[in-house]
Amino acid sequence: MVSSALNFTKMHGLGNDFVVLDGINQCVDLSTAQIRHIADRHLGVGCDQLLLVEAYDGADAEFRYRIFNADGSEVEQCGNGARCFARFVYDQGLTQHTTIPVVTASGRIVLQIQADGQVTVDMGVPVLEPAQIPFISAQRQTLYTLETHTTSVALAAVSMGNPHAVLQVPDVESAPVSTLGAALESHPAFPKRVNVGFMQVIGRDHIRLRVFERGCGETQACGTGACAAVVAGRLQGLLDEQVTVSLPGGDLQIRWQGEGQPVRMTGPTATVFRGTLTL
Ligand SMILES: N[C@H](CCC[C@H](N)C(=O)O)C(=O)O
Repeated sequence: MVSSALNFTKMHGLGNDFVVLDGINQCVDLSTAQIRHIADRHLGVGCDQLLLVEAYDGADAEFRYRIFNADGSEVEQCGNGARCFARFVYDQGLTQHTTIPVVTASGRIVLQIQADGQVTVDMGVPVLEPAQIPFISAQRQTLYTLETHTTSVALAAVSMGNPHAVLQVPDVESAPVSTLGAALESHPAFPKRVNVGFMQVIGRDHIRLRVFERGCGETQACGTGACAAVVAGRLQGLLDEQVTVSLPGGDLQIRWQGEGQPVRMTGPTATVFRGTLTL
């Protein structure tokens, strides 16, 4: 069925912006081309990702949400999107709970709307085995060396449900995010492509981070990228358990107690406007 008119909500998490669609109270059936059109900042609404909220008939969650990058690719996880999902279903009256489990393509996560309006997300246990990231390597290492057409880089590889490469840089402002980020995003060592984080360590409890995201380029913030950067930094002995991650769009609080433990992220959400899409 071709969708004709769809109600949407425009939201963001620290400037990582989303078109959120209620797929429970309206029939949403979008092609990849239609998703790309909606995400286009000149021809459509404009967003980094489109989030589609659906009912889930499992015992341990009442919702699932699907995540599509601006290029139309469907992905496994989105940290800023998870926070906005929680705010959306609560504000829309789709739930009265403030603890909200949700299923995504990478599994079940639990969201907690705090009294101050911030949302805490249990993002699950990071995956470090190369085959599960996926990343092509003979064995797991804390840092890998990867060659591009122009340079050789040291990077960490982490999955938060979605794949991340994390590079340490002396200064995020001068980091080659658009060039090296693009080269690594589609590097053959990452069979499903990869999000590329550029991390500057300020102290054991503070990093600065810029992320060239898979499927949409550099964003103002990346929640799973912030989690992956803290995991990578901690495994290299550079960071403590609780870290403030300063992204261009603002700060996220990330907590990780170490291998086998879940990563917890806390941050804000914003609802900007509501509208009707005509397709
Ligand atoms: N571009 C990501 C999805 C969105 C992640 C990001 N917006 C976040 O907040 O985690 C990927 O292709 O895996």
